[in-house]
Amino acid sequence: MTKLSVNINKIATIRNARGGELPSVTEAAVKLQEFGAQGITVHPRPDERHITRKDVYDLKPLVHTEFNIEGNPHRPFIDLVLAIKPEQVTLVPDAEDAITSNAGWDCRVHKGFLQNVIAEFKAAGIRTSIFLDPDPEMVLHAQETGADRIELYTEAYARMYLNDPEAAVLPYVETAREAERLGLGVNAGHDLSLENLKYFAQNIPNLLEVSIGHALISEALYMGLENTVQAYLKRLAVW
Ligand SMILES: CC(=O)[C@@H](O)[C@H](O)COP(=O)(O)O
Ligand SMILES: NCC(=O)COP(=O)(O)O
Repeated sequence: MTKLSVNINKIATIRNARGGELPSVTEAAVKLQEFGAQGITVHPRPDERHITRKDVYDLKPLVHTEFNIEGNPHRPFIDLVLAIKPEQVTLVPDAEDAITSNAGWDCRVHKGFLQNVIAEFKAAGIRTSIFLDPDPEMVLHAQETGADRIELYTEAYARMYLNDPEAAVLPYVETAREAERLGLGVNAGHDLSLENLKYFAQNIPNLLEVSIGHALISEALYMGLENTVQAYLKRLAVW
């Protein structure tokens, strides 16, 4: 079964447009879990453009499914995650000025750094996942960091899916197979949507979790959060 973790960054984006608490990030997390979400993902960025550090503390007691915190592991992020102790931390090499995450790790170049950071999280009992481009050759280096899982960065898949779904998914299938061979779990995320999710889930072996935010929250503007979560869960029930 592939778990659906809903990324609620965009709820915070709308809230922050006016200050105040509307819409409420915590209420959204509670409702999403009631509606069937099997996890909540947040990506607190250093500029707090959406999710704030306070949000992460406020969410901790309310997330009874799986709490996944994503981010670039600079010291303040590491300390935040160690204080919260979520079920999973996903390490993403995003630049502070990037509009969104735009690349996976080069685990060959950053192996020593990742090994140290991952060892800290592991000592605290937090599962670790690292954001990776679909490149089977990078998987061995990812495994050598000590990570438990990889998260496949699916932006390229989402972009190519409409024109050529088979070609779009192929590098992801190969990367997931290599991860399976090396004993790493496989998550995926970025630009997954109601339109492209089912084909991805059908083709990726042992896909453990998808984290979806931008499209899901956008679709919920038309369909409502409950219908939208249910529609995503149906797309994941592919076997
Ligand atoms: C790690 C990742 O892929 C991202 O999708 C991310 O969590 C989204 O971040 P923004 O909501 O800031 O674009
Ligand atoms: N890890 C990916 C994620 O959490 C959501 O990405 P997106 O659906 O907002 O592109």
